[in-house]
Amino acid sequence: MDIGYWIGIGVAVVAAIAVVVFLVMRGRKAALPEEEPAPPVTKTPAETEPKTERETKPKVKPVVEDLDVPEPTAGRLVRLRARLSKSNNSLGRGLLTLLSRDRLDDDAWEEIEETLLMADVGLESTNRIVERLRERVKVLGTRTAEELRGLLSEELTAALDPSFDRALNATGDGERPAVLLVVGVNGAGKTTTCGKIARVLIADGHSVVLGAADTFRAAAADQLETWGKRVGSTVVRGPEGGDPASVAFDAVKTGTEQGADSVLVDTAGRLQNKTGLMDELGKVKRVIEKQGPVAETLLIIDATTGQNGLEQARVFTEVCQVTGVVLTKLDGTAKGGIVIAVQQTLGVPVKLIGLGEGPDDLAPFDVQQFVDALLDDSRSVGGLKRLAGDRAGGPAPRREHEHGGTARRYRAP
Ligand SMILES: Nc1nc2c(ncn2[C@@H]2O[C@H](COP(=O)(O)OP(=O)(O)OP(=O)(O)O)[C@@H](O)[C@H]2O)c(=O)[nH]1
Repeated sequence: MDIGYWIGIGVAVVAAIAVVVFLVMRGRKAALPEEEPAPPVTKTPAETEPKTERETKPKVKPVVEDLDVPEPTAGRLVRLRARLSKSNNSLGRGLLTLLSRDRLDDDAWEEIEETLLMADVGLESTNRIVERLRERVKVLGTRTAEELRGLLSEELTAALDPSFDRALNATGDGERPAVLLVVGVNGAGKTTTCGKIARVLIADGHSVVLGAADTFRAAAADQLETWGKRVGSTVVRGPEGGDPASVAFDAVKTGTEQGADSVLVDTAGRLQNKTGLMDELGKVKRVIEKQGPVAETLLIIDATTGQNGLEQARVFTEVCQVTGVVLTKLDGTAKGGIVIAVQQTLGVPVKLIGLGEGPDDLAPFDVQQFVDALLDDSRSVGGLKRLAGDRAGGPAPRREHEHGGTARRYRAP
């Protein structure tokens, strides 16, 4: 036989073996279970369950989707306005009713003065408001309801000094974050306000680091951590009873490293007459300043403490240069006049007001909206109309506000 015959036989045998091996391998592969993808480093509960069940269950949301979305800050005071007018309507109603008396004699003016004092406006501002109102009412002669409202609105607005810069200095210079130091007496609402401010800043698109320099009350750091978690802010805390200045320093350092826009430093409540505690506050501020200036020192004042709170506040302004006041719990007092007294006594603008315990119950303070809320109680307008309508020669126009903005329009009923 020739060599070609044997080569042909060899090729046929190799081809047959190759076909057999291929078929065997394919059969084995088909018998193996389907290959599972590599498990993730951290498992979510859904991934630990059998595949069929997993497929029917909704996927676990990533943590970032669980974060709160704080309410936009624009129009907040408008939203909270009902609360403000409700808590303050006795002042607005009282003043408007008194002013609309037939005869504004000395007794009537005394009552107006008392109403202002009772609403915590403070002696100096009360005297000024009454003096100016008296003069202007005299010059005016006959008074229509709307004229009286206008006069009162102008005087209250002037007493609140609209020229103050109330913008929060809360965003850094691009290199360093803005540091906001939050101070005040016990229970004024510092920790709550820190959390609320963080939400305000985040709502406006900024990133925030929180520093729990209240090492005195362990619950305060936990409280701040809860606020931080809800909006995704880093919270820097230290050991209980540790040095608050060192926590503040670390918070600013972390904020700088993370490229945050703002660092909010919560401090322990302290009484103004405790020298050691007040010195400690000075130290916190000095230690922060090793890394850069403090952009804002916010003094938290509980509006319900009235004139007492003012005395305490004055000492804080001496220890650390307070740049703005946050007046909390305005929803719980009928004495809205405290805003006037705070600014008059401390010479510092009220920048924010707290109007409830809810996370977004903090609003930028706006003079005109505040005065409007004070005087815009329908009952007071109604009362005024009844009292002064005839003399005024017609009903008073009704004032309306558009929701969600500051635009106002007036229309006759
Ligand atoms: N109604 C109302 N309650 C408020 C407001 N702000 C704070 N609070 C409440 O006031 C209480 C005290 O608030 P905190 O934030 O713990 O006060 P703090 O100043 O940090 O307290 P200390 O650390 O003990 O000095 C809490 O029950 C808050 O919910 C507000 O604007 N309105």
